[in-house]
Amino acid sequence: MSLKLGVPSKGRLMEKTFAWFEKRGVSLSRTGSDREYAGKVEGIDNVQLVLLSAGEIPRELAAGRIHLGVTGADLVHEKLPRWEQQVEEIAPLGFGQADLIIAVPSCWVDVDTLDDLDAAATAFREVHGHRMRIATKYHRLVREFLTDSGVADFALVDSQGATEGTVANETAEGIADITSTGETLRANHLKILSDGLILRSQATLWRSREAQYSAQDRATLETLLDMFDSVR
Ligand SMILES: Nc1ncnc2c1ncn2[C@@H]1O[C@H](COP(=O)(O)OP(=O)(O)OP(=O)(O)O)[C@@H](O)[C@H]1O
Ligand SMILES: O=P(O)(O)OC[C@H]1O[C@H](OP(=O)(O)OP(=O)(O)O)[C@H](O)[C@@H]1O
Repeated sequence: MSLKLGVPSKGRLMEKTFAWFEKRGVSLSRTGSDREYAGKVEGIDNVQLVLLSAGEIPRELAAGRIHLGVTGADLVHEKLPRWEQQVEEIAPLGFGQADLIIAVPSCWVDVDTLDDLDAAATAFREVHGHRMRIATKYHRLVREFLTDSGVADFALVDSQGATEGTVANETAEGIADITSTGETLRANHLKILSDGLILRSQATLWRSREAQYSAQDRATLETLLDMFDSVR
C-alpha cells in the first residue's frame, strides 16, 4: 500500500501544485498521452499520484480513498459539511486565491448591503410573485450565509459555470460565485455587496482523517511533512 496524493488533473491548479511540490523536492508529473490521467512521483518512495477533478477531491478525502489532496478551501467547505472532522488542513499553498461573494446588478443603486438585499428581495416577491433568484454552485455555503445574515426571501438556482451570465440571461437576479481579479463581474455589469464576502479561498493541501494509514504510510507522511517544512 502507498500514500495516495490527489491532485487536480488539469489547468492552473495542476501546474501550480506540481511547481509547489517540485520546490520541496517532490517531482510530480503526468505520464502517457495528454488525455491519459496517469502520473508519477519522484523524490520520495511509496507515494502514488491520483489525478482527479478539483471538485471531487473533497469527497475522495472524506471517503478515505486518498490520504492527501490539493483543492480549494471553497470546495472543501461546500462539499463537506463536517469538514473539520473529516480533513486536516496541512498547508495553504499560496495560489488559487478566490473570494466567494454575493453580487447584484451594478444598476441596482439602492442595493449595496445584505440589509438592502433583504429589503429588495421582499419588494421583488411582492411585485413578481416569486422569490428573487440567486445563481450559484455553492448551495450549502450561500444558503447558510444568507440565512445567518437575515436574508429570507430568496431562491437558489443551480449554475455550474458561466454563473455571471445568468443575470443578463434573466435566469437569476443575483449571483454567488468566486472572483479573483473581478474582471468577469465587471464585464457582466455586476457589483459585490459591501458585506457580501462569504469565504476567502485558496488552494490548500489537506490530509484525510478518515483514511487508513499503515505504519509505512505514517513514516512516508512524516518524511513528506519534513520536506514541506524545509521550504517556507
Ligand atoms: N479565476 C480563478 N482564480 C483563482 N482561483 C480560481 C479561479 N477559478 C476557480 N478557482 C479555484 O480553483 C478551484 C477549482 O475550481 P473549479 O471547480 O472551477 O475547477 P475546474 O477547473 O472547473 O475543475 P473541474 O471541473 O475538473 O472540477 C476552486 O477551488 C476555485 O476556488
Ligand atoms: O474574477 P475573475 O478573475 O474574472 O475570475 C472569476 C471567474 O473565474 C471562475 O470561472 P472559470 O474560469 O473557472 O470558469 P467557470 O465559469 O466555468 O467556473 C469563476 O467561476 C469566475 O467566473
